[in-house]
Amino acid sequence: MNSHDTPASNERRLRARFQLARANFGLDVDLDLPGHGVTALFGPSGCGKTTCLRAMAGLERAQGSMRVNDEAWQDDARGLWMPTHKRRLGYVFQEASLFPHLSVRQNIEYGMRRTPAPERKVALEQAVELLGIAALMDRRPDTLSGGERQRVAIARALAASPQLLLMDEPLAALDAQRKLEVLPYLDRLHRSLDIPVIYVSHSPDEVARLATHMVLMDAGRVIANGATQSLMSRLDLPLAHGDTASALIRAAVLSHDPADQLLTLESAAGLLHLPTARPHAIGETLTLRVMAREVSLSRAPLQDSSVLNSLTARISAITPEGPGQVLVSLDASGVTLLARITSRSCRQLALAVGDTVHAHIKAVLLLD
Ligand SMILES: Nc1ncnc2c1ncn2[C@@H]1O[C@H](COP(=O)(O)OP(=O)(O)OP(=O)(O)O)[C@@H](O)[C@H]1O
Repeated sequence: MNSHDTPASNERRLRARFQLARANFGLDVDLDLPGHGVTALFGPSGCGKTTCLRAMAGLERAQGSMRVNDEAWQDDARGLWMPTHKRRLGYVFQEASLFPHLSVRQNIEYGMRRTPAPERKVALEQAVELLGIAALMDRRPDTLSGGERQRVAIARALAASPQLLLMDEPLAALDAQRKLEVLPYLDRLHRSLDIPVIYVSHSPDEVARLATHMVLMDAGRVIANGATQSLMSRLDLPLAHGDTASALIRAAVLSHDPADQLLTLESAAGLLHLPTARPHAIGETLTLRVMAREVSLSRAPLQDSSVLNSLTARISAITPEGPGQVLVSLDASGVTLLARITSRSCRQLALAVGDTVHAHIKAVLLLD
């Protein structure tokens, strides 16, 4: 259970059951999701993520039901169908679809007017501030960069005070630099607003950074549904494999050494040190990402090493990973870590499930 899945907020749920048949594709999902925070829909191209999102919005007529917290949007068994324009939702597409003849302000005000005044929970100023677009308000969309346009599109969706925000790969059309520009704003959204977000992505980096919960899809079906932290490192699931395989660790800030620009954090697995110039509040909980390729293993503790982070862990599984490599799953006091090492090292160290080893982490990424 992660920090967002607390029992008190478990009462707020999104329920979606959809069945839909196309000539070469069938969607068959039964989803029970948190009614808060960011849930990622993740899976290979063509697995049905967009179809599922469109069915949630009522843009696709799937058979089944859809419920957002205490409001039913679709229930075919009861003959209930709420058309898209009546559903209190925001939809953000890959490419921002702003009205070209309206200024940024008018685009956002248009979003706002979709919701009657008494039901507005997000003030225009709040959406503008959250997305950092105050300086753009009088500009026309065609004078904005791709990243700026996308931030305006998100602000417009928010200004309608949606009960659910659906985002379909909102960063896919942006280059790496623009992605980095928009990501922090997305991060701030779910911290500041209590609006559940369903976020379609096939980028493990985005999912790790933004989503506390995720649904893994394949060929129109759900293959796993749970906390991002546990699904990322499950060896039976695709995310734990390939170059982006990683584990997420939650850790609390203990101290920051400004001279060495080093943050010391306490996790269930032990102390971790992280180079960063940015000071953090003592006690703040951060999410760290440890890539499997950055973890090496030894039988004995390392001596005179430059590696800052070494944890003691028990091997819980070893699985072949491509030619000449193995993936080792480790349990460090309840925290899962992954290590990708060569098959030769595995053999030479005679590693086996149940053994206790030292895991040396060469780099730790800060996701917050
Ligand atoms: N309008 C349509 N008519 C017929 N088939 C469609 C239509 N839209 C999508 N499909 C098919 O339905 C399947 C699911 O498509 P969908 O767009 O939901 O997948 P996706 O997981 O979002 O893919 P991607 O990551 O590439 O966007 C695919 O096989 C696709 O070719």
